[in-house]
Amino acid sequence: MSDIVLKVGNLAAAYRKNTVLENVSFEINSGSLTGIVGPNGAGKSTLMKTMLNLHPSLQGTVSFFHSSLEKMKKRIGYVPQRGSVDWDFPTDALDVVTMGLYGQVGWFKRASSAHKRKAYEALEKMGMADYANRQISQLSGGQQQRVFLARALVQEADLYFMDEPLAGVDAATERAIMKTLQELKSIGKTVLVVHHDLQTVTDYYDHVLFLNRTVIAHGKTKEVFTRNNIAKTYGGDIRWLGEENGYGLYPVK
Ligand SMILES: Nc1ncnc2c1ncn2[C@@H]1O[C@H](COP(=O)(O)OP(=O)(O)OP(=O)(O)O)[C@@H](O)[C@H]1O
Repeated sequence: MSDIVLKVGNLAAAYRKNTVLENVSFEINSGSLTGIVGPNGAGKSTLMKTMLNLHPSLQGTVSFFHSSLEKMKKRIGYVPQRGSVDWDFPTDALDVVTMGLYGQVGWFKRASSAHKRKAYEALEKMGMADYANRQISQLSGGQQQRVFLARALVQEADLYFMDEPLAGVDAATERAIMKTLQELKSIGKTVLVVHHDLQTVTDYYDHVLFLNRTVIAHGKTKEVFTRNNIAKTYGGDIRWLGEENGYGLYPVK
């Protein structure tokens, strides 16, 4: 039986007086790969940040591995939205990945050559070895995303939070990223991903969490990825495209 690695209870969050999440409750089992979907402004990024205490909660509880974030921090990896990062920070790709090892290296200690090697291998895995010494500001968006993934990989966390890792990447990078996430899952890691493209949900994720201010539906993809739940989450019209188009469901913009 799989174990619960993340438990969220009645979580609420706001920006000033504007409540954007309320009564959010769900549990995530180990070894699952979950897509978090919902329309723009549904609170997906805020949910990730609030769970990780990067944004304050108004109320509610979040436990990691039946314990607290504080105690379990080293087992948790977070890949923020690319747009939320200061890419002008003067550092190269290898350093960014090496920073992912600071849980092991310890702040202020110099990374050993073994650590550098590990970081380099992660870059290699993401097809970015040739860019190891390139300033991060001089990488394309997709390349920056790959560097971030490499950083998450060296961290060897057990639970990963990834905020739109596929945003603005080309098809090859999307495949590389999804392959990496599948590999993480296959070795028992748990991964939560904010995802936008409804057409690929059934291919990519074994679980899906529909979010719009609160949890609309959550469970195994084959059980909850239904036309009804999509309509409830996205509102308005949805269009039936036929079985040949992925799951055949698509919200009309
Ligand atoms: N820093 C902020 N200050 C004020 N309001 C914010 C801030 N960040 C987000 N919001 C608001 O909170 C709500 C949820 O935003 P959030 O970014 O979590 O949504 P999302 O589901 O990740 O959206 P998207 O799919 O567009 O990335 C939105 O209404 C947004 O305008």
